[in-house]
Amino acid sequence: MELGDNRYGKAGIRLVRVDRDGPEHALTDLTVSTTLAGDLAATHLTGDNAGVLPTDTQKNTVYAFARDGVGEIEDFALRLARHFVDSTPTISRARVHIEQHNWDRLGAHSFVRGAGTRTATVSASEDGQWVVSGVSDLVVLNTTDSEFHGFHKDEYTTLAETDDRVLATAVTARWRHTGPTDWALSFTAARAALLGAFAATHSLSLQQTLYEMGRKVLETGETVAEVRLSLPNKHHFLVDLAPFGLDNPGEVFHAADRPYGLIEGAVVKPGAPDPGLAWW
Ligand SMILES: O=c1[nH]c(=O)c2[nH]c(=O)[nH]c2[nH]1
Repeated sequence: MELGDNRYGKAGIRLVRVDRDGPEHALTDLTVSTTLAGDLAATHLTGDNAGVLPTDTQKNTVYAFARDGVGEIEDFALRLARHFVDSTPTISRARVHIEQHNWDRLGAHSFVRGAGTRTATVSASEDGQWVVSGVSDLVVLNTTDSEFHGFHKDEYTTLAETDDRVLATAVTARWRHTGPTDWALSFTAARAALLGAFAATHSLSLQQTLYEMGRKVLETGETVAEVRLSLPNKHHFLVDLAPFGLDNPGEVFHAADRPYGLIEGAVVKPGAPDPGLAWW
């Protein structure tokens, strides 16, 4: 028997920071997950924990580092990942994943939860560091300009072809950078590109929409080399109102939550450098 690939860390560290400088408070609401890997054979094979930085310590580090301010989540993740690799002799790789829950401002000290979650995943090793920015749970819907027909059919196919349907999805998109950039500006541009492409594409398949969304994100920034998208097809089925003597000209839908199609893919810039540990 041999020990295989292994990693460990603290998942789901909930951190809220209030910045009270100035007349308007600022709110940062994060869920942070840390993952470490390296020379951890001893704890697995004999229970010798001398090389194990406890997950509890990892959690404490996140809160302690937040005392100095969080800033952009990419920078916060870089600080943490670098620290774990540089300060723990057994640890050769660290990944810090951050979800930033979106709060829109209501007033000087009042907020309302907004749409979509900004994400950052930083991987660090002794050789370098890799930054992936992203967004999740960005729910979008087109009431028309979506078709799906001409698909392969076999003896189990019952799906009707359509030249007009509702298209809805909850976007998870992650894009890897080749170097540092203005993270906030870059995120705003990428999010706008995703939303703009979803709205503007006359879709013949969610796959086609996915490619357009990815392509538009790549156009937003020099540093963006690759985009990975995961798009659940949130099906909207036209309800048959004929039993009630009613027609239904595309007005009344059953929004089903499962099962759902899941369309996933990557769009890569030509000549993009090797991803290294970006997706580790
Ligand atoms: O855009 C779509 N892509 C598919 O692959 C698919 N499959 C399906 O049943 N409906 C759809 N819609």
